Amino acid sequence: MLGASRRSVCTAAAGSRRRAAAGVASTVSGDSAVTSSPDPPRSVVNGEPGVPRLQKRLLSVLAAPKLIGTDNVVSLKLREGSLVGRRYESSAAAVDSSDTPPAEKYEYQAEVNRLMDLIVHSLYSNKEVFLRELVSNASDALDKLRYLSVTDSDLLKDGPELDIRIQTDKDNGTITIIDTGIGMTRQELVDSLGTIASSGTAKFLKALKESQETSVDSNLIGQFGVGFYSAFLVSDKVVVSTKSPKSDKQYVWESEAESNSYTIREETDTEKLIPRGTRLTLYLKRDDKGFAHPERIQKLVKNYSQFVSFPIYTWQEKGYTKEVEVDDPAEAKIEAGDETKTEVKKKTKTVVEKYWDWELTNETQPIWLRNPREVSTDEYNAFYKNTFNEYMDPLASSHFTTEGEVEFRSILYVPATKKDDIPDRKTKNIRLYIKRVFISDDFDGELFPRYLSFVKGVVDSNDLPLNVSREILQESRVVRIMRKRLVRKAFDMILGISCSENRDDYEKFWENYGKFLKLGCLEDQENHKRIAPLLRFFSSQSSEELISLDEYVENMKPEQKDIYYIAADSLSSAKHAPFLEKLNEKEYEVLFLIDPMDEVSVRNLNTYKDKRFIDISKENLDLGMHTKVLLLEPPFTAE
Ligand SMILES: Nc1ncnc2c1ncn2[C@@H]1O[C@H](COP(=O)(O)OP(=O)(O)OP(=O)(O)O)[C@@H](O)[C@H]1O
Repeated sequence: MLGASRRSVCTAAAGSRRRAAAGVASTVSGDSAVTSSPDPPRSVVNGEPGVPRLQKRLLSVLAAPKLIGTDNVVSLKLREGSLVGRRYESSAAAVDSSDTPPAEKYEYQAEVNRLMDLIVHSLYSNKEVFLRELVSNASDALDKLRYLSVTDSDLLKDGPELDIRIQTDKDNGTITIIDTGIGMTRQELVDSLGTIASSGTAKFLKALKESQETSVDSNLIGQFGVGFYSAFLVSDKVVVSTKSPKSDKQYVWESEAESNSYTIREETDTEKLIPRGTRLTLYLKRDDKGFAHPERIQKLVKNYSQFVSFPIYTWQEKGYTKEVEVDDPAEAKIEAGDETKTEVKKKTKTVVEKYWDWELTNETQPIWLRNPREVSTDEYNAFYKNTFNEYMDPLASSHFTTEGEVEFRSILYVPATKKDDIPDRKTKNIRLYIKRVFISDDFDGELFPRYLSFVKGVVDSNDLPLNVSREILQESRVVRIMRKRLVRKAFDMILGISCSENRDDYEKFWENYGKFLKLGCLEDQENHKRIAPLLRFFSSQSSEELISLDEYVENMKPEQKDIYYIAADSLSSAKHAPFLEKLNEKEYEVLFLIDPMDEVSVRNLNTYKDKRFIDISKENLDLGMHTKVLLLEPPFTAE
């Protein structure tokens, strides 16, 4: 087993430092971007906590909505091409003489039912992830609004604040999460909270089956685009009251954990109207009421949602000190000139006055704008897990700024989780921000080549227009430069893993993403120089441990000119290849290409460090000078 004793040949690119399971600032220049985190909107006015207007409005709507009875089946409605659920209408409403519009009852899509059943009955560990999922939905809704408001400032006219507020009521066992985001129309409620757009559940079920753990981790839930339903991990009932700027009306969606239906009605109680956004109320299960403690929620926000780029306020009990009078009359001195007047000297004591108020609970400056020297590995990892719904720490990360022709900041990650297939579509791995505004995660194909689609990250640029479209991206010179730099940084990061003292790290990487790099040999000639050192193969002298091409070259005999390989369908057939003997005699190492993509890759590379790849099974095998001469002579020429 020669590989184990080989000296690792590693030439890390300048400016790139390795961070195994950690974040490293690979290049840092000019920490010029400055952001200001908003102060909590509260102020103490005249000894009383002052509450701004919008906040007052939000506070006034925290009460639970009333339930309206629903039973009568009316009709089955289909939205264009997709089943959106059965619609029922309220018989109670039909006889109700009040002005309250009827609540309509809908059946969940079958997939949602299966998912709900699973959530309610099978997921017990790590239930606290529900908060992360719901806050992440609130943040997405704010992102959407902020993005749209760039071209339509009217969208903000009902309230400029973009924030998330979480209030707990431990007496009643409720948690309320309010965002001032894009909200949902009635149809969007049906589409979003009654159906699952992708095959989220199927994938989720598959992952559960594959999970070896006896107690299934709820953490899995966020990865399958079904985060909203995690509310039912801890709730008997969930009420979503939401107002989209597209609609004049506010709607209330309501469902119970054990039910296979939900209702939607219009919000008519003026006390409960919100200007814009979504208010989600969780009625906690008996055993989960502990989540309704303000300190617990604060801790969860700090743990899981620290890097949400909108302010998250939690409702906390506070205290301030004030002087109050005490009943302890003491004769004061009689003032000169007024013999008759006595004055009671007022005694005071300091007391703590308690009140409740919103407290900013997260860090609102985006992590990528911070100075990398001040960001800890744990923070990079937490940001990664929060942002990309990952549950394992990344294998490596790189935080960098580029300046000059094009300026942007980025943090890239190499995940530690396995990816099965090379995707043929966009993978939403790169989140593009322009001037801190989240634009889209649908542009990664423009920013990264397909074969690097496993790399995840955020990119924030000041040099692109906020109304950027795919067409603009495709045409843009700025994007071409960004892409080039991002790709280079991604390779530096991967090279960093390959240089790790712990060989296991790269073995893991190779097992997960080796085939992606092989695809790179076919698709990206320009980067052959970067890809080739990252490839790994078994060989005639190392059939148990993979070797790099650098290791091969180092092990070449002085007179050896080429890199030899044999393509076979397994290690054992490679080992027994008839052509091998001759090379073994000369102690020339032969690469075993046992993956169908191996041979295509090396053929595309053609050479490595000026050495040709030679297939030893081909006729006229040239084993260097000596053989060449012999080949010219009749007994050795090909027949
Ligand atoms: N607070 C909210 N404001 C506006 N829309 C929301 C809100 N919460 C959920 N939604 C809508 O409900 C949909 C379903 O949410 P869900 O969390 O199940 O999946 P997702 O957000 O699409 O995927 P993921 O959870 O992986 O981000 C969202 O795509 C969004 O359209």
